[in-house]
Amino acid sequence: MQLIQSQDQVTQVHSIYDTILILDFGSQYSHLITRRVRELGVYCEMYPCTQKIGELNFKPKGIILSGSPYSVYDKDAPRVDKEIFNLGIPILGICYGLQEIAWNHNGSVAPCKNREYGHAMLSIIKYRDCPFVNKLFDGLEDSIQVWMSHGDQLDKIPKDFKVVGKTSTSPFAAIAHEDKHLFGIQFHPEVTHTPLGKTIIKNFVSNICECQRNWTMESFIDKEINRIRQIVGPNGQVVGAVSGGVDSSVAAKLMKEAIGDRFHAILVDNGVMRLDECQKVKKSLKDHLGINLKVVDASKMFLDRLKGVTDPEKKRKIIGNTFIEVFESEALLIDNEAKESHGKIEYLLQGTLYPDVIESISFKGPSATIKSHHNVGGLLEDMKLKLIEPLRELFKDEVRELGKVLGMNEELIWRHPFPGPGIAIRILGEVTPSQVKIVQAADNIYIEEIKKAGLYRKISQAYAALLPVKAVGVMGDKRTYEQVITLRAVETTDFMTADWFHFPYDVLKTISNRIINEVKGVNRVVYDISSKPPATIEWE
Ligand SMILES: Nc1ncnc2c1ncn2[C@@H]1O[C@H](COP(=O)(O)OP(=O)(O)OP(=O)(O)O)[C@@H](O)[C@H]1O
Ligand SMILES: O=c1[nH]c(=O)c2[nH+]cn([C@@H]3O[C@H](COP(=O)(O)O)[C@@H](O)[C@H]3O)c2[nH]1
Ligand SMILES: NC(=O)CC[C@H](N)C(=O)O
Ligand SMILES: [Mg+2]
Repeated sequence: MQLIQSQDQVTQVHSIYDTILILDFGSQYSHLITRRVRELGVYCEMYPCTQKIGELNFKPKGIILSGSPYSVYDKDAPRVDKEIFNLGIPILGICYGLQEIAWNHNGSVAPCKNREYGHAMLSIIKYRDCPFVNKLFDGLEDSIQVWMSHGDQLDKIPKDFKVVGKTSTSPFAAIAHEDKHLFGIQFHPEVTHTPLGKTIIKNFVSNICECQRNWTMESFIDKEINRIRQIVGPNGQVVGAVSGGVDSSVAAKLMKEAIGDRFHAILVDNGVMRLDECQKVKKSLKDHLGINLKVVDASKMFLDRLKGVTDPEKKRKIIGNTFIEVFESEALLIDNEAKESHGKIEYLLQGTLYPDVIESISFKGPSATIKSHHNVGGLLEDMKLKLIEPLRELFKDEVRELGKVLGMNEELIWRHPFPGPGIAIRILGEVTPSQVKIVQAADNIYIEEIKKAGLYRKISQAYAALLPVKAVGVMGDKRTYEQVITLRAVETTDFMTADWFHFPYDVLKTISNRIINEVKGVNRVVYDISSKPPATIEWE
């Protein structure tokens, strides 16, 4: 996967912060490892396990290998680049990661008699003559509770490794190599069910890899503003894709601090925005951030191109490409009007976040991508503007923290996210102007009632979507045959996993009554009770 990003942007972060590299073998918990390391104030990035080490443009201080749905002895098992073992830096393997380390050092891995899923007690073994192998479990009692999820285990320990932990069923539940600084654990320290997992991860990144714990939002702001100034230069100009969402508002605020009026914020009305969204956002950014937002009405162009399209990935690509076209033509307009002292527009600011990137790539390559976020996988291949994405390495809660430190108001910081492809991915099937109107009206009622009930901050994201089916109903003694609105509301911190929200029934009742009564063309309202995974937050 080629990450589209300016070279300066990539290298700079790593020259400032010590970096832990996480190699993803496809475990459902891989991103949690990233979260845990960041929470400790240590910068880290996750790459597919197939990443060639020679092609990395930074030198990590340590590597963590994730778990995997595969078995190391499978014919098509994902394999790590063996070069990692020659870097001379500490490596921690978790579950499959442990098995992969053993496999690469002539250990033996085989199916266990009983698949182990859930709690286990780990007995920690310490060695007087091997101080380094003891470091992973520094400060812990002799026996700790851990969480297991595996069907294979080590049945022979590789040469020169020490057993540093065992459970009643796993004789080699934790292993370590004194000189090579390799560690493997069969359990998952990244999940909350391993209560002292955080200490283990801290021991690894801090005591073993000796990373500095300086990844804080305060330190990020100054460094980011300097970095933007360096990239853009003294005269360069930047157009910004600003939706009014948390991410792009924070990115815009940083950009404004960095280059002042050489930054041009643009909101594209793509015809699939929320009700009256564009005008509300324009006012709010002016009032709260002092940013002059230009609203470009491209709704006809977007809706024309979406005509007849029902495939979700096609919708996303069309929208992503059209966004870029609009930004490029706006950039030309600004260039033509620019003051002489100003340089040309070379850059486009986007509020891309780390989860957008993670979900648009995959350890198996692009074929296994879950969905192409419009701003990552949906970009034009021959785009002329170079991207600046100051938040590309951050998670949502980190961005909110950043917004707080930048003094942004609560309402902006706590807005529910709204995807770039907007209502187009909330109308299942073809997107038409009349369908857009139905969703806008229903969604507006839904959010109004959520706010009235004082639930807006409790819910991480809520929206209404339109299903591509019709149902029979009866209204005023007449048969109706109309469409179905589905309501979604989820609780989550990082939007990578989510639970559906437990609404009080009376709130649902009011919402349903109002939508059926007030929105023409709808005679049924249903509530979506699917968590992520296995569902996703959006329907498409
Ligand atoms: N209508 C739009 N006009 C201009 N840029 C947009 C629009 N919609 C999305 N973008 C760009 O795409 C990026 C990704 O969209 P995304 O919805 O993930 O972020 P956001 O809108 O900034 O924040 P939030 O996740 O809170 O909605 C935005 O940060 C912004 O740069
Ligand atoms: O700007 C965006 N462009 C996109 O293409 C896109 N797809 C999903 N989302 C948002 O991402 C979060 C996770 O959504 P999913 O569980 O549906 O992947 C949720 O907050 C979604 O609203 C998008 N945001
Ligand atoms: N969670 C994991 O990494 C599992 C690894 C391997 N598939 C096993 O069952 O042991
Ligand atoms: Mg948005």
